[in-house]
Amino acid sequence: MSAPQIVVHRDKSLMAKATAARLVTRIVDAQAARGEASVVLTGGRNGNALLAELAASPARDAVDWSRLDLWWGDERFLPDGDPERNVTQARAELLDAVPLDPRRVHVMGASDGPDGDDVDAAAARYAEELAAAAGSGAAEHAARVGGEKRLVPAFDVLMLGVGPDTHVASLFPEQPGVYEADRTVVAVRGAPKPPPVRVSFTFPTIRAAQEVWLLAAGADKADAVALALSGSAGEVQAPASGARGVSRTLWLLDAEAAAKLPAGIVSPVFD
Ligand SMILES: O=C(O)[C@H](O)[C@@H](O)[C@H](O)[C@H](O)COP(=O)(O)O
Repeated sequence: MSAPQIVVHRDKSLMAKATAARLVTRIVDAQAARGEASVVLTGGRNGNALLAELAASPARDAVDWSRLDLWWGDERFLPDGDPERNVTQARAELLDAVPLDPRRVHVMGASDGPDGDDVDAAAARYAEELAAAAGSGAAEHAARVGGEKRLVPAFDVLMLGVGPDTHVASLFPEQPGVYEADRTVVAVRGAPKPPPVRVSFTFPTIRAAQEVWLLAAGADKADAVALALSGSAGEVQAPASGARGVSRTLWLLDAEAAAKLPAGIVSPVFD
């Protein structure tokens, strides 16, 4: 697992633009090396803002969209097309505007999907989809987790928004999901952020990614960022601190979100 690196941007608009540029480069490099790329998207304002910037960027044409697998780290368990679903928002910001292969867009279950309102079955179905994709791809792009029993892709990039309580994906402090060491995807009930019922990656799945990028902007994230990066709380109390990539863990912040970081762990902020 890699140690966190921190990049601080002047404001959240610049952060979204720079992260979109960074993502294009990462996808293009992975496609050049392997012929394809895999990216895990996040819900939340920063995740959506970067997708909007990517849609507006001329550099988006450098990506071979037909050879990109898209996954989600979590999803709100609501009916298909619900405006609160992460996938609905991602489609509106970017996905409907680029020529993706629909078979490579791996949407988490909806509450009116094949499993009905059975969120455990929806989580298990997504775990199967991850295992199938990892099993059919190149062996070096797959990882064994959960005591070596489960297979997941070694995603090129996995992005996570950070909540003001330090949650990532739908892993909330001291809720059952943060303790899960076996399953790759879990059902979440009683989430403190609405809606209460969700589907989420677990830490083992997050930590299978080559690169994990954590996104946080705004003054309301400053305490969470400081807590997660100061080393004073573990992943049960501060889930964002447990999100690490195999080769890189990158915290992408704006100046407001970085404002309470302990002196010495971040270089001076641009002004
Ligand atoms: O379902 C969700 O809401 C997201 O998956 C969640 O984990 C989000 O990324 C963070 O709460 C940060 O959200 P913001 O970027 O909007 O603050």
